[in-house]
Amino acid sequence: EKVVITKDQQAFMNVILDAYNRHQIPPDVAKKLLQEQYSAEENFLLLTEMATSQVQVLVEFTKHIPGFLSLDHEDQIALLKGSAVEASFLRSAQVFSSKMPNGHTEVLEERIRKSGISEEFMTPMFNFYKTIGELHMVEEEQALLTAITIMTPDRPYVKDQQAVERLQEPMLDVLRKLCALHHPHEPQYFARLLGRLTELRTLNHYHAEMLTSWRMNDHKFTPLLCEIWDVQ
Ligand SMILES: CC(C)c1onc(-c2c(Cl)cccc2Cl)c1COc1ccc2cc(-c3cccc(C(=O)O)c3)sc2c1
Repeated sequence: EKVVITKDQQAFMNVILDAYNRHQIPPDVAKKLLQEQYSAEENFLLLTEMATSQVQVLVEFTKHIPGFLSLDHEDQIALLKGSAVEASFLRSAQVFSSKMPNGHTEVLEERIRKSGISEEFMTPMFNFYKTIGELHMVEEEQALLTAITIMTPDRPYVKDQQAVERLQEPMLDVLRKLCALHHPHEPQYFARLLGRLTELRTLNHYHAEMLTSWRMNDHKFTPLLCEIWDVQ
């Protein structure tokens, strides 16, 4: 049957897309990835700067998701802390697909591969990047998928899960329609997108291990990352 996006859904979608496009890592910060030094130390410091900038972008984007600011304040924090790593994987994944001028893709991969992350985490991480790239998401889908990831009701310490569900549902409805409209010959496309959200949760686990091994090698994080990732 014909998929129709209502005018209200179109307006709702534009609020999220506009917020997503307005809150990006500043180009002068992203450009630092291209500077010469490639030592493990230099790579770790650069990636730390990117992750910190990413968290600032995430907080600003999240504040513009319809209904977020009307949630209980402690639940707002729980949602941000619960989704920060997943949102960073989604954002950095977009760098690996068409999003960034090519210079960034190889350089980012090189820096991640040589930043003290053990091989066992590289495989799932770059497999995720590959599968995201193969989806060729349009920017509306990227923005909605990030907002849906943030508005995940069953994060640790969320008290009013139903209030979060009520905000996530309309975004899932619009995303399902967008997938049908943008990928008419792939009826399973929406299901594949949601499958990436499941994959993201497993990456949280690997990321916690990455943090532990970095800390064992006396690597330091920024105060913002320590706060949002609950480290030291
Ligand atoms: C502390 C640091 C060492 C760290 O610990 N774990 C991770 C991590 C790693 Cl490895 C992989 C996935 C997730 C995390 Cl969280 C990181 C680095 O995290 C980041 C986070 C966001 C971004 C956005 C980028 C990016 C580049 C160009 C352009 C753009 C753009 O949006 O324009 C974004 S790079 C980047 C690196």
